[in-house]
Amino acid sequence: MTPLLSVHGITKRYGAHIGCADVSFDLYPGEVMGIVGESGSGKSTLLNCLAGHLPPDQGQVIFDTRSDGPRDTMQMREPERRMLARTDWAFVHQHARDGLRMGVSAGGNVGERLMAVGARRYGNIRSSAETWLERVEIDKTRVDDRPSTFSGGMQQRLQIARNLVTGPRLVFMDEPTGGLDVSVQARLLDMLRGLVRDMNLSAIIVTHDLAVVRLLADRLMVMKSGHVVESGLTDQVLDDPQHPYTQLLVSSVLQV
Ligand SMILES: Nc1ncnc2c1ncn2[C@@H]1O[C@H](COP(=O)(O)OP(=O)(O)OP(=O)(O)O)[C@@H](O)[C@H]1O
Repeated sequence: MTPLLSVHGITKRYGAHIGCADVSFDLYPGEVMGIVGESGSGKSTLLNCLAGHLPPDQGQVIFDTRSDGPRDTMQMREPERRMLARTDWAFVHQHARDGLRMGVSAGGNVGERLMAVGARRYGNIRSSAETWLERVEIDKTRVDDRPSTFSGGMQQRLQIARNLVTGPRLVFMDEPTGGLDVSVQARLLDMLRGLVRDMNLSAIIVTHDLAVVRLLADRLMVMKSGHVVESGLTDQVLDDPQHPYTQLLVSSVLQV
């Protein structure tokens, strides 16, 4: 099987300081990869390099495109990469405000994504938006309300609807449950797990919360000071960590 995403030797420096160093992995269709590590370990730098938000100094990010097969996304022209970001890719930010348009209604937030990929009929766009609101457990009577009138959990679910309505194949998530109350996190995680499974999504999830990867990720990479120190199947890594840093990470959670 061809990997959906093939990452080779991604390195990003900030001056003399290492953001992330020589990261490589393959991600297959329907697979979820978790990236964990303490603050400053390089998770966001790596995610932003993979998603094309930050140019790496070295390395390749090869994506298996629908039309032309595997392509190096760094070599793509900007319009091509923008199209990819609108169609096959999605990016869920930690703060819903960074991923939503706060001055536009909930339905508009979802519908404008459909318009960006060519949908034109108002009736269809509105009914798709309503369907997606219900799918993320937001009452469709809220379709004309602005996200600023929503709770934090609802805003995050709306951001997810906006991202998934176009049927992407790869979703990047940066601390998707960060900053939410524990009970709200649990509900969101449950919903995300259902959507990932139902849509056969591939995803890369950055988090410092091991419970999030335990629930969502098939595989795990542990980062420390910009380097991947351990990787493998999630249960294997968490139940039998080999690297002293992973052992520390796991045990510090167990002590909580
Ligand atoms: N714009 C920048 N300029 C200089 N150094 C940076 C910049 N962004 C990140 N860094 C440094 O690169 C390293 C990796 O940071 P990064 O934000 O990727 O880590 P992280 O694991 O995502 O942390 P957090 O969980 O706090 O977001 C850190 O040492 C950080 O200080």
